[in-house]
This record gives sequence, structure tokens and C-alpha cells, in this order.
Amino acid sequence: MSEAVMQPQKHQGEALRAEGLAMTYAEGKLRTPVFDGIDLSVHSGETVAILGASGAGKSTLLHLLGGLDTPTAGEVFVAGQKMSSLSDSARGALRNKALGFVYQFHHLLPEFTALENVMLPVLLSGAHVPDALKRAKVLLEAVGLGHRLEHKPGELSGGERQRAAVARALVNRPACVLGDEPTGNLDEKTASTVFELMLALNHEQQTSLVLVTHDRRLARRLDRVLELHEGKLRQLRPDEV
Ligand SMILES: Nc1ncnc2c1ncn2[C@@H]1O[C@H](COP(=O)(O)OP(=O)(O)OP(=O)(O)O)[C@@H](O)[C@H]1O
Repeated sequence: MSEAVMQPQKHQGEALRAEGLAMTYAEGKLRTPVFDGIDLSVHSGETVAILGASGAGKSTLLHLLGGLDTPTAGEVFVAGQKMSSLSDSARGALRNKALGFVYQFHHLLPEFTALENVMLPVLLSGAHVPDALKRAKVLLEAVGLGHRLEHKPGELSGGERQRAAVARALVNRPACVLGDEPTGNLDEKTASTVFELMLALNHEQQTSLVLVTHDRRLARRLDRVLELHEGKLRQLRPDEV
């Protein structure tokens, strides 16, 4: 186990932990081993970047951390709970409450307004409509979309859609946001605005962030930078980023 990557912080809570994580895709006779024996600990409020060449397994790792796929071996703990020990519905509920997801493409529901999209995770957590409404409005205002509450995704600009996705990811005050190239589809200036906003809101809420990115300039802004290379996760020194 790599001490550098685990970085135990006993005095602070742990948002996310992976132990001995392995993934091999198997389809028919085709087996694609991606990584084996990955350990990672992300403490509360910490921001971590994951770099790596195309095909290194970054999205695969993020999917496993988010409980969207099942590892071939190893365990993922989200807010202290072992994902594999939960039923499908309990895992879904934990994901909704404790994790936020932002992808390269916004994945907002096209039929719903920005406000409804951001309200949805709050409603799914069992909150009543007035509470969800209030919380979603606060978040949409925080991302600068207070004037676009009733717009559907198709009526928003690319940057606005990603800001709505950021609001949706943070609305339940999750322990950790998982971002897969969340600004990868935006022009440089818009990407920078969305990234800064995401970082500021994460800091404000003390939400951890695990960000997969190709952009070393963005990675440098985070607390730690890890690189996935040939199936291993290694922490980079500042002069290597
Ligand atoms: N469903 C699947 N079945 C088989 N192999 C897969 C599957 N999904 C991904 N792979 C393979 O696993 C490897 C890791 O893929 P992954 O998408 O995690 O890489 P990545 O580092 O996120 O790449 P990129 O930066 O290009 O998005 C790749 O070689 C890919 O071809």
C-alpha cells in the first residue's frame, strides 16, 4: 500500500476510501485488465486530481469510486460505509446523499427545467418540495443561474448547463463530488469560470473533490495530484505536475 496515496489523516473525517481496488473488464473471451491493487483515501474537504493517459483507467476508477460499477476485487467506502455490503437501493440512496457527479456532458434531464433538475436529488433524498425548492434556488443562485431557473437544458448555454450540473452535484451537500472532465467540453474561458466556481463551492461546503482531468493547470490547483499509469496510482510531486 502506498503511504503517499493513502495519506492517512486520523484527525479528520474520510469522505472516500478505496482498498485493493481491481478492475478487469470481461466480455466473452475478451479480458481487459485495467488496474489492480489501488488504494486511495480522500479526507473531508480535500481536493484530489487524477491525471493519466487516455485509456489508463481514470473513468473506470471514478465509476468504481462512485458505486456505478462493481470492482473485480477490493472495496470502496463512501462516508465510512462499505458499498459492497449495501443492497442496491441502499447503495443508490447513499450515492444520492453522499456523492455528487459532474461529467464532461451535463446529463441534465432535457424535459425538466434547471430548477427541477437541481431539485431532483433533494426530493430523492426524501425532502419535501418546499425544502427542495429553497435549496435548489440557493445553489442555482450560487452558480449564477438565478435568472435561468425555468430554462430547460436545451435553452441554456454550454457553460450554463455545466453550472447547473455543478449545482445539482452539490445540492445535497455530499461528502464528495466526483468529476470526470467536467470542463472538458467548454472553451478555455468558460471552463475556467466553471472550474473556479466548482472549487469555491466545494471549499465553502467542505465537500471533497476527486477530479479526473487531462489539464495539468487545473490539476495544480488541487490539494493533491495523482497519476494513474500502468495500473498504478502514484502521487506526483508539485514539480512533476
Ligand atoms: N465496458 C468495457 N469493456 C471492455 N473494456 C473497457 C470497457 N470500458 C473501458 N474499457 C477499457 O478499459 C481501459 C480504461 O478505460 P477508461 O475509460 O477508464 O480510460 P480513461 O483513462 O478514462 O481514458 P480517457 O482519458 O480516454 O477517457 C481502456 O483501455 C478501455 O478500452
